[in-house]
Amino acid sequence: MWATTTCLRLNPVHRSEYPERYAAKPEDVPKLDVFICTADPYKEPPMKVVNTALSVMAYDYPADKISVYVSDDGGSSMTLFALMEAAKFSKHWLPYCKKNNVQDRSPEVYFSSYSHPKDDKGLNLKMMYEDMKNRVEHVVDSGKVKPEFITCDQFRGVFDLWTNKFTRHDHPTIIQVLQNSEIDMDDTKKNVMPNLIYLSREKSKDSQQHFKAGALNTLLRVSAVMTNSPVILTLDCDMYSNDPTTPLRALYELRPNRIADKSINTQDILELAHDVARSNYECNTNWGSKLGFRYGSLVEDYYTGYRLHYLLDFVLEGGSYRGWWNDQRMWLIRGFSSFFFSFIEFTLQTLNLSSNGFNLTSKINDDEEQSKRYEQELFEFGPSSPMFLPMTMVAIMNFLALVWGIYGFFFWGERLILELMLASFAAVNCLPIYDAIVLRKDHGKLPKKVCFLAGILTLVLIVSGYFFLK
Ligand SMILES: O=c1ccn([C@@H]2O[C@H](COP(=O)(O)OP(=O)(O)O[C@H]3O[C@H](CO)[C@@H](O)[C@H](O)[C@H]3O)[C@@H](O)[C@H]2O)c(=O)[nH]1
Ligand SMILES: [Mn+2]
Repeated sequence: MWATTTCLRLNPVHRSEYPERYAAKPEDVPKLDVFICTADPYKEPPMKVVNTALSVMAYDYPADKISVYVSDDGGSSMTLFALMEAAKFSKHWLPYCKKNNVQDRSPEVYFSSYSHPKDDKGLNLKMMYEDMKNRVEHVVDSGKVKPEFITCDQFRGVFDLWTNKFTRHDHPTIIQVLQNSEIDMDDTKKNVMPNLIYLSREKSKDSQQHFKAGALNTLLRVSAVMTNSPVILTLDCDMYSNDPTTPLRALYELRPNRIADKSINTQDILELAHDVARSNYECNTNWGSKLGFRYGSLVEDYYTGYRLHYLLDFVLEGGSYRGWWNDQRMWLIRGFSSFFFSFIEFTLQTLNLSSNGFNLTSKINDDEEQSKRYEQELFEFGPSSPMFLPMTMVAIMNFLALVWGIYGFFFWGERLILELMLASFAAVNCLPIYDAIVLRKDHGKLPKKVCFLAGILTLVLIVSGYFFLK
């Protein structure tokens, strides 16, 4: 992994941005399709999806050029309901953001920060947001969308698609245009609104669904039929955008061709969109192998997550010394947790001893203490998981090696300078882990069970090493 990333770092790329070019000629701005994936209304609360969607709908970008597609693999009427509410709220939220040049365009983040304006307009909007949040959370708590909750009559019919036979693993495609830039205006009646489209691809027990990669490929096809924008941005449901200028700034790099507009909500287009969202559409095709997002890996978009690791690189690129150090720590932690386990998983899969499974992570964080720890930049370990075991063992082993090395240095005068330096470097890297084992009392510390097990296993390793290497 280190070797494959090194060549990229030896050849750093510098980019310039010219957002003002497009500001002068908005008609040259290409269309942008944003894909947001969600898969479970309980682990990924619909309000999170709503905030992600609103944050990108409110980009500093010509609204008629943005189309936001939400893919719901949870096939949940509650998520559709939440997005319906989001469409209504956006008509007030977007003009407000643009008028006041709001930085955080996720309303949840904006309204929970201390700095948001407390004037009538701001307070009014906050109340409107809280109202929507209550309605959505009520619907999620009650487990279904009762007719009295639906305020948009035009969309009432779509909820009938959730029949008794409907399950998240077996249901027809649902595509609903919730906002249409051709006809929908904001509350000031001056500005058009971006497209907002809900999609839940067909699921059936007979076809494989390929998790997020499958969802993204369906989104690629459906969006190609409807808006076919030359630029695509994909987001997970919990990745709200915190900078409204991102797409305009990224554009210079992409320099795409413009593509002709067409209507998205016509019968022909919708029929075609349903066809490409069929669960067996990909049978005997190259989708997933040569076309679209590739299947068979749980981290299909891993390569977008490269990080800098060299101190020199980091400092030259304007990073801080502390940032570099934290990165070293993450490197160690990932090496002995996620990379370690994915290596085992990959080996087992290659030998055909296991097939890939996917465990959706929970995005619920209404724990205030946890948010505080996040602010303080403390590592969050939390609930007991075998994932932490190798990492904790390595930390303990290192500590023992350092103690033993210092002991040897003073009492036997052994020349262990190089080894000692290495062990000290590793021990300093492990400081947050020692902290999480011994000192911390909060809920984010390393669970006792993991520490205890790691202690025992390290001891076993040392004792067996003693016998084998003697
Ligand atoms: O059947 C599925 C399963 C997941 N998702 C979505 O995929 C995203 C990622 O799922 P999550 O549980 O949050 O996975 P993470 O462990 O956070 O993400 C890792 O795995 C993802 C899936 O490969 C990659 O996209 C990420 O970059 C990588 O960090 C979420 O938006 C899900 O809603 C679907 O759309 N359909
Ligand atoms: Mn995630």
